Amino acid sequence: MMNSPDTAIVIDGLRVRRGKKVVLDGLSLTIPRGQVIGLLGPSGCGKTTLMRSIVGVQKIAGGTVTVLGDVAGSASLRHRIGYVTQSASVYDDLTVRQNLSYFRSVLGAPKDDIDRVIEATDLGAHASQLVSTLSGGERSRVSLAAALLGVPEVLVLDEPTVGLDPLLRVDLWNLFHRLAGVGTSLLVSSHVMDEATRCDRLLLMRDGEILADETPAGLLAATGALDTESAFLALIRRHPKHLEQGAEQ
Ligand SMILES: Nc1ncnc2c1ncn2[C@@H]1O[C@H](COP(=O)(O)OP(=O)(O)OP(=O)(O)O)[C@@H](O)[C@H]1O
Repeated sequence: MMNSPDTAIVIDGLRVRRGKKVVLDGLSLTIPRGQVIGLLGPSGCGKTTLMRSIVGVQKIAGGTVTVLGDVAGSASLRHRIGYVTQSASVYDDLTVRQNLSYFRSVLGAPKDDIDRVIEATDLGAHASQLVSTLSGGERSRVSLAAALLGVPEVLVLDEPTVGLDPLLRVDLWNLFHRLAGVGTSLLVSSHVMDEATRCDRLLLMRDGEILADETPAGLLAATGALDTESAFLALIRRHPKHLEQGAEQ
């Protein structure tokens, strides 16, 4: 529960209800600084809900979420945390540079930040292109570029590699590690298990629960599995929650 300088995010007993469903029911975890943390789990397990809670845009029913020592959603965190949602959140009728220029002025980030984030996301050749004419992968890189403005200390990225070709995916993972190398803490969700090996640590989630919080190598060692997908299945077999629930009902 302690907030040490090595800790980016501390979650304690987080409970979230969405509609009638309790999506998270007492979830606790700690996310270290300066690492790429993968959040993996099947569709609907609660990854986006957890990310929304960290960013401070999710109404929570209980527990605490502390980011960089402050309560999630605090005004003081606005410039310290970047969030990229699953759907690109940039303006179609503006060029790449115009979009970034708009978000830069909203954030009050330095002017030369625009060139830095264009370069980091390899969008130089598209800077003057209207977003409406970009490919899906280019468009999601514009969202990522916008999230990098102002050099946030924490980056929360919801499935940033969906729909990207393998080369681009490798580029993005390299970028994530470069950012972590200069101290940024990244939480990256994916339901593609083979991306797990690219993370420094993994959070494996199922039905709103964290089944494992491990390094990729530690996870394989703990389960005796040869790949992350098999490790995940082995963990599910050890946590037969659906059977217990069925028995209660
Ligand atoms: N407004 C809502 N009302 C009712 N249920 C909801 C609502 N929003 C989300 N849920 C449910 O909450 C659960 C968790 O959703 P969440 O979006 O966090 O999952 P996810 O792990 O991010 O899934 P995906 O990988 O498909 O994006 C899902 O079962 C979803 O159907």
